[in-house]
Amino acid sequence: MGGAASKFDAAETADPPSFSERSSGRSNSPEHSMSGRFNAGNPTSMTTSLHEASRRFQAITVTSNDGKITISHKPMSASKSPVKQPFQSASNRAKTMMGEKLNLSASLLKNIPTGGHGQDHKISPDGSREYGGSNGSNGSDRAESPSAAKDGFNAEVTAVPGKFLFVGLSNSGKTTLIELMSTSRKFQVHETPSKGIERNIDFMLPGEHEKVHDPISVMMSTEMKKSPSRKFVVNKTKGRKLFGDEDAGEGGEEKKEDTDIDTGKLDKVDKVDDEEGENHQQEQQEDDTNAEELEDAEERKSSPTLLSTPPPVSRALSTVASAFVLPLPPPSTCTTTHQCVIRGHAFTALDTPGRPAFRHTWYENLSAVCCIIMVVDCSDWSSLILAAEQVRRLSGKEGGFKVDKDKQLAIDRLPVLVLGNKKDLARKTEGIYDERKLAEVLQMDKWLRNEHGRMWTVRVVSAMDMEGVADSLLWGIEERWKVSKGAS
Ligand SMILES: Nc1nc2c(ncn2[C@@H]2O[C@H](COP(=O)(O)OP(=O)(O)OP(=O)(O)O)[C@@H](O)[C@H]2O)c(=O)[nH]1
Repeated sequence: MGGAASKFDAAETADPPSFSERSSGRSNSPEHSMSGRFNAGNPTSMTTSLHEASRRFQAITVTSNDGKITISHKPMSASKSPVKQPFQSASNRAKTMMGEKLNLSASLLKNIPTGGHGQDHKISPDGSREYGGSNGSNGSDRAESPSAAKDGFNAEVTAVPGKFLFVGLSNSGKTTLIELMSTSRKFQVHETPSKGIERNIDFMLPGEHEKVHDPISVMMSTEMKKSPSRKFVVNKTKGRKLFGDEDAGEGGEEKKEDTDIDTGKLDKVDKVDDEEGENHQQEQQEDDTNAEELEDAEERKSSPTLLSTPPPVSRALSTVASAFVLPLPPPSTCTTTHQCVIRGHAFTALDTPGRPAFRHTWYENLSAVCCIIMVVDCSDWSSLILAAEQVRRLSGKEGGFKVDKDKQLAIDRLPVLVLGNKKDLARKTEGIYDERKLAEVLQMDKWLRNEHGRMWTVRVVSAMDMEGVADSLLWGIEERWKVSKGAS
């Protein structure tokens, strides 16, 4: 107990503010937790408010009150762009939790992903954004201060102390998941009107959504409804995944006439496919062309890509994106830290590499985290067998990884959330998308049940469309608070 208690300070043991009550009579057994769910209230409008705030306000003050952070804003002048600063550091968050006032730049909020899509801003002739009119109202349960009418509104985000350790075999989708939740994941959109003046617009991805429907398409179709004749250049500034497979549902026929650059590139890909296997010489040419394509793809990663313009654009964008998102991302080789937000809860995620040579990083971080999130690829049986082995090692039982004895107790109490990722694929590959079955295959109960009452759960999710991700992460956040309370 003592070891665990020292791991969390008083501020960390405060009640999590915005969880709804769990269903009554829920036991502590892992089996129960596997099927247990809870509702996370309705924070959508709050986080959307954050997004709205980020677009309208520059000076942001953060104060804390019982674990809730209140963020107030001063209006930003239309001519000034927000000062770039990194996301609030861990030590600042800790100070915030202790009630200190902090001044943060607009980028804190600017970088919090939400579902807002710039419905209420317009682009001035010189390319800067104009903010005005409403205070971004889009929900009656938004937190508002008395000064809301004058300064806009206050919004709240809960900082979750401690770090969440993401582990799993290579290619399980850890990085994809984290990037989708990450506050620094941002796309820059250069608007290129036919008259030739380039304008820059920054847009956020809606990481708060349960299901992300090709977010850029949604955003761009919103923009294009306002002015159908514009052209856009999308530059992926961070993050690997651009689009989901699904159409954003805007409907209608895809127009071809404005897809000039992209259509050319896609035609090239198609042409290469057609030539495949015809004869040796052709194959050689094909290889060359493929090599060029790969180089092109690399270049496209760093250079702006002209996308089609006519609304509805979702289908055209998805088609173009599917050509660009190939090839596979390189595997990670070191642990990286990310600030993430899920339904108004800001937390730090440690993304560890999954390749065998780098798995020692999991164990190096174990004693410094408050929750373990193991991501497995539930669409791939063979990887699940290997993942089961990693569950055993994580448990520390029967030849598991050795850590200091005094740290072992805290580790034994860490909640373990297993995310069976790639549910979308599992349906097609006859993988496992039944949570109980997945728990059995991974032998969760055998390895993770211990005398310290460690909580664990198995959830099947899809990082690609964010299905189930928010609920699952909130389980981890809630268990994290329970562990810290128990330790105090
Ligand atoms: N179909 C599908 N593919 C996914 C999903 N999540 C991730 N992927 C893909 O899986 C591949 C690997 O994802 P990463 O996030 O790089 O995997 P990782 O676990 O971080 O791998 P390492 O960095 O090597 O440890 C990428 O091509 C992703 O696009 C998902 O939910 N569905």
